[in-house]
Amino acid sequence: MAPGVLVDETIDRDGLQLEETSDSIDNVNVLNGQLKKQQDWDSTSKFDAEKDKTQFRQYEDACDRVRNFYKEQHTKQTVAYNLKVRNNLKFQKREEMTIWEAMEKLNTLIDESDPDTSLSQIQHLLQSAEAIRKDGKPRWMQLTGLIHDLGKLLFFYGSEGQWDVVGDTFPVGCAFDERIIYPGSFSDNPDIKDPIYNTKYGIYSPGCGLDNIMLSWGHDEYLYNIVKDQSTLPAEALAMIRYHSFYPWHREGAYREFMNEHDEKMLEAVRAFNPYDLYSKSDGLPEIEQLKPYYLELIDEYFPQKVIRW
Ligand SMILES: O[C@H]1[C@H](O)[C@@H](O)[C@H](O)[C@@H](O)[C@H]1O
Ligand SMILES: [Fe+2]
Ligand SMILES: [Fe+2]
Repeated sequence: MAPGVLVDETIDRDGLQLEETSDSIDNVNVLNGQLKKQQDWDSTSKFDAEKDKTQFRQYEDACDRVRNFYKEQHTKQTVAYNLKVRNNLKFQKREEMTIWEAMEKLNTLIDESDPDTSLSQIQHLLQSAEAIRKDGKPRWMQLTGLIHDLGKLLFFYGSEGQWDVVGDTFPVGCAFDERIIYPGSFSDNPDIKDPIYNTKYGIYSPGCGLDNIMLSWGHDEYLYNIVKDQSTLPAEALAMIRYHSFYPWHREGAYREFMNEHDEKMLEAVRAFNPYDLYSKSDGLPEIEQLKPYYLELIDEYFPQKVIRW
């Protein structure tokens, strides 16, 4: 099903929202008695009408840079590595910077895993945010677009390369699903020889909730933790950040057996966000200086303390 057309069980036959479904600003309208057809982050996006979506994420035709990236990532993302990196982070000295400074710092990184853009990160972030804004989506979602890849700063904070920063994510500690891109490239990952990690549920149990699954370490998980602790963004925004690279789940339908009720709701949000991340890569180049005042104000709205610990 295309993003934005997910069936919402809380919408009745006339398309009116029946009950509160999230703690986002959408519910303010519902509570004020102003019934509306859909949550304002979850209606169709401008990209739904465009036909050239098949040009994106063509990994079979991708260059060696992308293939080599995934071979390395799929070999090195093990349970042991994931435990180690999460533990190390607790003892790391954190740099302090505003969101905008972080965007500028990140600008020197060109993502090796991405077959669809060679633009700088600040341009990608502004393209995503602008596409969300132009579609009339809520302010918190525009900000989510603006910051969603800032976790790539991890590259400057003790990463071992790009393989533990960028690229799609997948769970470790259970069998690698065939719906992950280049599924054959896990052949040298030691976890495939582990008698527990290499089973369907591995160290997890069905319905345990994605919160309890260890996703391969990278920019999503890193930024999620920062934004959760240091912003007032709603749960949907946190999910959009945390799971935006989890394509095997939000696009391919894998790992659904681990979901709980909360994850069902979050999946809708992540899917609503995805087109703005992926398809805005073909939009025109944003005018950085011209857009800056608008976004500085938006950042202040949800990051009250301004200076962020990275
Ligand atoms: O190459 C891209 C890029 O690294 C994105 O930031 C990430 O979110 C995607 O999942 C990945 O495929
Ligand atoms: Fe990303
Ligand atoms: Fe992105």
